[in-house]
Amino acid sequence: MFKSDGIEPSGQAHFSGPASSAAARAGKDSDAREANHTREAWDRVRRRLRAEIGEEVYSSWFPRLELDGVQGGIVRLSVPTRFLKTWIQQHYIDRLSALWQEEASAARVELIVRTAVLRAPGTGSATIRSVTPAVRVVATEPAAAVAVSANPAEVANGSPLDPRLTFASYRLGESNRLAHAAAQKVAGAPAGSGPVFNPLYLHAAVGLGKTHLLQAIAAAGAENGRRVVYLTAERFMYGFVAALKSQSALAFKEQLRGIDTLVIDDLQFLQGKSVQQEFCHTLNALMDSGRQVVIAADRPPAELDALEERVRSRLAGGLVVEIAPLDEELKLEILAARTASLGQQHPGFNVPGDVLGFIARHCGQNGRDLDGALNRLLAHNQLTSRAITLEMAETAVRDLVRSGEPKRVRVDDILRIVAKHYNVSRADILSQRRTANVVKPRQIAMYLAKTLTLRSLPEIGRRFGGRDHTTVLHAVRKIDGLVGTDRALAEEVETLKRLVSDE
Ligand SMILES: Nc1ncnc2c1ncn2[C@@H]1O[C@H](COP(=O)(O)OP(=O)(O)OP(=O)(O)O)[C@@H](O)[C@H]1O
Repeated sequence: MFKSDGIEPSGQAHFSGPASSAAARAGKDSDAREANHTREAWDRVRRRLRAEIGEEVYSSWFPRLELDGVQGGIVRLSVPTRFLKTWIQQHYIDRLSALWQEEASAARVELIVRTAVLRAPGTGSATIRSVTPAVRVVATEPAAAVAVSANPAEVANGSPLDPRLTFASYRLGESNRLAHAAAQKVAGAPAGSGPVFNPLYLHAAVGLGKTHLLQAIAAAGAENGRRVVYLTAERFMYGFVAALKSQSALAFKEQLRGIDTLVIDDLQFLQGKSVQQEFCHTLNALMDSGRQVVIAADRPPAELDALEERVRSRLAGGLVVEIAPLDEELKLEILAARTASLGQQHPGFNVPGDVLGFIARHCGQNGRDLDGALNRLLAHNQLTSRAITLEMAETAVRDLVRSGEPKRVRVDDILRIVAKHYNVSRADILSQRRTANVVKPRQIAMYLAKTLTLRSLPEIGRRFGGRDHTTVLHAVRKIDGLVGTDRALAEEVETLKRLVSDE
């Protein structure tokens, strides 16, 4: 449990030089300890949430939820889009608040959007800072590169670009070579020339560099004299809805259609029938008139279930390229480049090769995890003035190592813990007996096996005395439903989850 504030809130992080007195040193140590407590609590909250809602739901909504800071018992979490904020606020804020309350006695959880903010280098993965002015998209005529405006028609001017996300800072490996080559080809096409691959559709799991490549295309395309608009799907969505409300939809469409290249990020978030229709018209109008369209999403077109079939097939009709997970070599390249850039902002910051190797091997699978680990090292280095060694790194990124490699839960452990908790035998759970004192633990154990392990329903059925998968499905649905209505049962299940996960 943490009692006092942990990480500093957004924009207020400060790192001074080496402490000149024991008191200052003690203060820094205590800051670092608090920061550690907060991160550990955050790690536990995430693990519990993931275990409760299941991997699939978790990976749809939560990988980009980040801890922004804790102050006065108020936990600030941030997400990159307004859409995600609304969704999490509507569906999960109570659960998040309860988990924070239990794990760290937090009084309240606040959710904010970190759009138009850049990660402040060196402030730890948990801290962000506003950047002014936001870099506006890119158009060849200076008059078109207007400032942010509340006018919905001007949404078509695009979402903010991060000036650091360029081709020059993008590292190449086997996993992204094709995506990078296609992106460069699109960005390098002379102004006014026809499209290269239409649309270019990039997809990859979280944090593998889609946004980086898309923004690089937008920046380089503009430098190359093309009129480029970069939009997140969310901005497209809200822009269109706002334009409809203010009856300037025509202007919005006209603006979008008056460009050479439309770049849309995070397409998986595009929702709503009228928005989809408009997206489809825009896509068709642009492509039919020979404009380039570039799209990124977290899955291939065929798996964008919320989209209509004709939109999916249009998207699949160009070049679809997957960015595969980063291999160790590429992780090392990204880490080295990031360290060098951090070193420029924080003279003296240097990370030995063995530490970079440790991070590449143990601290997660994507670029964001790597950034987080390096920022953590920088924060520890600046707060405690300790040199970065392998030993120091192991402590500083301990929780990231754990979350990078979630512990595997075994069905055997679930059976043993549930049996003990309900005072029945393992054999009872696996038997065909149908008395209430056995049925309940059996169904809960099946539910836990489904939510805490990656085993399929038939596999779970086999492990539970050779039952059919429909029996398992029935049990999972039943407990899932009860957890939503029966508070006492929900608490029991929660306790069991914790016991199993802590095993
Ligand atoms: N090949 C790479 N070279 C350099 N940096 C990279 C590379 N791949 C990822 N990164 C860095 O990793 C971080 C996450 O990347 P990015 O935001 O582009 O991922 P994403 O695929 O768009 O994720 P999401 O699905 O969450 O939007 C960024 O800081 C990015 O610069």
